Amino acid sequence: MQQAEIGLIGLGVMGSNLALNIAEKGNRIAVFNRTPARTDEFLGEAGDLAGQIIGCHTIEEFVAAIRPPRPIIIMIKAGDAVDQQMAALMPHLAQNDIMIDAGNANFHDTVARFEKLAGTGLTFIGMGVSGGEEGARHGPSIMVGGTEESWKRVEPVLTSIAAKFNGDPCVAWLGTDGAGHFVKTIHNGIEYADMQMIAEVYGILRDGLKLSAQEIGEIFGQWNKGRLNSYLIEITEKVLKATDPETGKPMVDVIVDAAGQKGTGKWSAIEAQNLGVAASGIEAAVAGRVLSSLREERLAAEKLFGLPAAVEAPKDRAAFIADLENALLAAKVAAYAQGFAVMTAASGEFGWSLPMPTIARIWRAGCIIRSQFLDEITSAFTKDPNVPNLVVTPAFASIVKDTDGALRRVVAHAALAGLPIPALSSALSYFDTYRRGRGTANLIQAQRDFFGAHGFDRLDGKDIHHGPWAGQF
Ligand SMILES: NC(=O)C1=CN([C@@H]2O[C@H](COP(=O)(O)OP(=O)(O)OC[C@H]3O[C@@H](n4cnc5c(N)ncnc54)[C@H](OP(=O)(O)O)[C@@H]3O)[C@@H](O)[C@H]2O)C=CC1
Ligand SMILES: O=C(CO)[C@H](O)[C@H](O)COP(=O)(O)O
Repeated sequence: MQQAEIGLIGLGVMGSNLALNIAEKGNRIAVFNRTPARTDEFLGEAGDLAGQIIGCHTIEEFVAAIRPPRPIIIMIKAGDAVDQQMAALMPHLAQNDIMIDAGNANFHDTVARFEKLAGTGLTFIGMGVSGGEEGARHGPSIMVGGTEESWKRVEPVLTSIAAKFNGDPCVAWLGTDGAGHFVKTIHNGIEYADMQMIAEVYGILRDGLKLSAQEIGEIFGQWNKGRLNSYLIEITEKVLKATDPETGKPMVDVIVDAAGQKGTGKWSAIEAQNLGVAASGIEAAVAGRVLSSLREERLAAEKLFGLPAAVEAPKDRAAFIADLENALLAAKVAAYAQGFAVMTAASGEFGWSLPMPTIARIWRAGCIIRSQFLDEITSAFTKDPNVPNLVVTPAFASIVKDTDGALRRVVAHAALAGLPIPALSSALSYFDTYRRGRGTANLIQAQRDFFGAHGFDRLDGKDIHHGPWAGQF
């Protein structure tokens, strides 16, 4: 039997679609899944592509089915499962075979896997894949970390399966060891912020303006034709307009308001904190999901406190809806600026030289946060790859100036109405803090010096670093 050019382990949602995508692009592929029945089921679903796919029930059979040196994609549950799968695979591999972990790994695990494989003759790639089920099947965005030499070996197949933006493939080598998984993590952190901000605007429209899911869906549909044009806004319209076949009610109205999370948002916030970067939008989104999961506590708290008294609805509803659109755009600028700032800091810290214009470029299609906006970010970073913060680039400074008033009005209205907007309000505070030359941390420095003799610098530069509080505590 003719051997495969590539192998893939894990025929879940992502792996099965990625395997079909790889086969469709003319690559012969061997597949293996921990539960063998799934392999048979998958082959049964593969239709015309089944002829390109070798289904294997044992690891030995799987490895033998691939032509050496073997590129093997591992697309399974992240964490210990990947180490177990690699350990099961390794005794059967030969020099120069490449194991490619394509799941949502924590980049620290990826770095550890590289270290573990050093000197074994085996090669490892940590690769972030975004696009969900549909992206995996028809073209994801792919973020690769590893040696440049290993990237060159897999570049043709990855380029063939990646999404294309105006013909430009959304795949790139981003740096050594954990670079690809780090960038995927921050992609997801931004995704969390984007989704949280969309949900907050939905909340204002539902609980503030008392609009139906269908009506809100119409609004998102309109926004998708404008500057907010993006996959997440597009699916928000579709989700809001869907009906529950069980009850005939809007689908969203029967879904429990407790968001799941698998870790990448939290890791983004942790890494931002570790790197000393303010990523308040991502943090607010993670905290929002945590609070959402406390449903019983929230229901009890609503009984205890009640909801804030209703405030007068905005007099000009159309103008307020236009403000919501601009507020979402302004808050999006803050979240993306924060995500890119985290990557800039990580690039220095971990010695990766992460290419910001390339990252923005490969997020323009295929991935969950794909949007028109990312094309604008690509241009901004291409003009100035070393800019410290996206918000000060001419294009984004102009968006902030245009939309800042709308964000302020929306935050003020929601605050008075008691509508929760942790991410939108964090974006406003981020701008207000970032652009105020004289902040208030002078007081914090004085307090720190008062209670702990931590010292401060003076505006006049004098070499005096403590205040006159001796004996006052
Ligand atoms: N779903 C999505 O939108 C995206 C997911 N990802 C990431 O891709 C990876 C796969 O996700 P997804 O396809 O959604 O997950 P699924 O739950 O659909 O599939 C999980 C796969 O992992 C296998 N698996 C689980 N535990 C083990 C183990 N201990 N040893 C070997 N195989 C194991 C399962 O095999 P079995 O059939 O035997 O249970 C199955 O093939 C994850 O890291 C996920 O975070 C990345 C981007 C998008
Ligand atoms: O990587 C993804 C999208 O880009 C996955 O869908 C991931 O599972 C999303 O994260 P979470 O499950 O925590 O919402």
